[in-house]
Amino acid sequence: MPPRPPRLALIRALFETYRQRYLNRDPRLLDDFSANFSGYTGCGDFLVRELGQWQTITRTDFKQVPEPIHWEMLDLELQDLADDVVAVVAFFHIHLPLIAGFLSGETARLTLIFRREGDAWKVAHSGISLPYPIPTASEDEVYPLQSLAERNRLLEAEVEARTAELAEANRRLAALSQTDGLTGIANRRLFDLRLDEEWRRAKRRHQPLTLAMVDVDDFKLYNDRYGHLAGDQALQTVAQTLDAHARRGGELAARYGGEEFALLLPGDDTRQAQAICRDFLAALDAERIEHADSPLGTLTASVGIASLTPNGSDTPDTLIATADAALYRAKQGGRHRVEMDGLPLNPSSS
Ligand SMILES: Nc1nc2c(ncn2[C@@H]2O[C@H](COP(=O)(O)OP(=O)(O)OP(=O)(O)O)[C@@H](O)[C@H]2O)c(=O)[nH]1
Repeated sequence: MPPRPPRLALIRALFETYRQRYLNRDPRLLDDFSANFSGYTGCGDFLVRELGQWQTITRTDFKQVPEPIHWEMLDLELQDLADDVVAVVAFFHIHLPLIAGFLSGETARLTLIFRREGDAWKVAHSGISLPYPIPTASEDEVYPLQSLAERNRLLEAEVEARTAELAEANRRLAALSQTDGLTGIANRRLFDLRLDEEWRRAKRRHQPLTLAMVDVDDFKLYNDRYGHLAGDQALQTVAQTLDAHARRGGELAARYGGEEFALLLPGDDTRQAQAICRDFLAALDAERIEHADSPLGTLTASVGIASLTPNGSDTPDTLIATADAALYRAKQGGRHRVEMDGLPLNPSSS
């Protein structure tokens, strides 16, 4: 049947009036409805056959969403079904003010069937299909806002839980990336970071920063005699013993590399640092790790201490080099001792 433009233009105008009333929550929405009406709502799974019931549904609709609704028209089609029947089908995005975020991306569909009754065109049927992910509206609803809000709450809780899990995983990863795999104490990476931090803090406060470099004695001989695995275990004991001597805030025991360790002692006075290191050597002696190829018959270590108050030209490397020089002297002096800035401090003489 060829289109009859004037009639279709009229229906189009009637549809537009209906649309505006629906969007603006205008109670005149049902003015042009037929007394012999049928329809179904987007979330109801039943056909309404009475205009009175449809009026109740419309009141619930307006009460549930009193604010204007936004409608983004995608397509509009008129179908001339008979002389006195025209169907209008509209595809659109619907944005409810309360839950715009849920529905913005989906396409809704409204079908209105206009029928001529006497001189007037009336809406004889209305069917709307709404793109809700959960189409279960409770009895007092037209739009399933309660279940959508509940779904949103669950999603938010889920996101929150996932975020917390992720933060915990990141924290564990960060801890792992700063831990030495063999000994479980701080690794070189963390040591470098903390040395840098403490160096800058000491510089700001014009305070000394003390560093002890610790090296296991005759460790090659130990490995050669007892094997690499036993060597690993010995390094673990040395590390734990040293770690137990980093007791105060800011102090850090770290594996510097191989059989060399570092003990960072921020703000320590040198007397205190020497006492801590002597204590460490005594504690390692007490472990009595057999080392038949060492003079004492047990595994020992040597320590070099340096203490610097940072000034303009020094860097953390200066502190490390100074401690290393003291450690070298401890080795040269016979091992199993603490040296500091050229002052030997034998544990046996303290
Ligand atoms: N088992 C084990 N051995 C290691 C590890 N890292 C380094 N070593 C060993 O440590 C030994 C260090 O030897 P040297 O640098 O010659 O020093 P040393 O024998 O301890 O002699 P001094 O330092 O002069 O007392 C080497 O044999 C390395 O293989 C490790 O993770 N596990």
